[in-house]
Amino acid sequence: MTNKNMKHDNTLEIEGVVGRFGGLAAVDNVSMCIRRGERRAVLGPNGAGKTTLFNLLAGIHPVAEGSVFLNQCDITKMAPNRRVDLGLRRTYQNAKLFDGLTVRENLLISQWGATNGWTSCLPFAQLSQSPITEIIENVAEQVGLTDALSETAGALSHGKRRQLEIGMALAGEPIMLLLDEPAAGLSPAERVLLSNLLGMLAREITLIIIEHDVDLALQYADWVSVMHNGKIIADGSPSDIMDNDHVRMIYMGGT
Ligand SMILES: Nc1ncnc2c1ncn2[C@@H]1O[C@H](COP(=O)(O)OP(=O)(O)OP(=O)(O)O)[C@@H](O)[C@H]1O
Repeated sequence: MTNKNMKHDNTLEIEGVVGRFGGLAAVDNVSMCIRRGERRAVLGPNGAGKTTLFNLLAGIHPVAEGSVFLNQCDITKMAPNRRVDLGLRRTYQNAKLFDGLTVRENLLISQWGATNGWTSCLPFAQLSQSPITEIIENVAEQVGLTDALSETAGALSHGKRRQLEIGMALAGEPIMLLLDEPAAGLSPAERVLLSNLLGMLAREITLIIIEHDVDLALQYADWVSVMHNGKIIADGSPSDIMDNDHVRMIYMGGT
């Protein structure tokens, strides 16, 4: 696919992408078009290739075949930090936080990195003394952590750690967020909070969310892609996916 073929409302175009581990095609000829502002859920059983797909999109794992365009820019071979500069952020199955620092400091570092480049150093005095910026105040409110700004990240509950990780991604003012199982390990109450939080994110931010919890994914997704053995085996609206026999079979343990 050439840039000329890009549809203007697509933030991300993935064309025939393959990601390998030796002889295993963990992501096997995957194509997707994600519209600006879309909430796309990526479902699939363990080992389907979902996290590998995110690693290909974030530049953490090399694309063996195919192309990826972000806002019409070919990012297929681009370094991860340059993708961040273009507004792409991802979260991980296990939240990656600075556990010894406060919530405020974690958000500040993230904002600093996005504004000044990830290879620049944030002076320690600036980290501990700088006033709360408007962005950090807004982000903390968005992710429900205003009252926890002075708490140490390492002491937060699992749910709040998830909220902080999403906050850190938001502090860099992303255009696209890749969220890897944000609801994993959350209590039912924390899930509701997270679901509300995702529902309230600005529509300018495009979301791709890996989810195991089909019900949760179907609540907020505009469109759902289901992966199995590295391939997209179903793609459709939440109701299409709920009615798809192949998807049901996979989730009931079939092949
Ligand atoms: N570092 C690695 N080295 C070799 N094989 C890997 C590696 N990471 C993943 N794989 C394999 O690639 C395939 C896809 O794994 P991946 O983690 O992308 O799946 P997933 O859908 O994210 O699964 P889960 O829901 O369990 O996280 C699996 O067969 C897995 O064993």
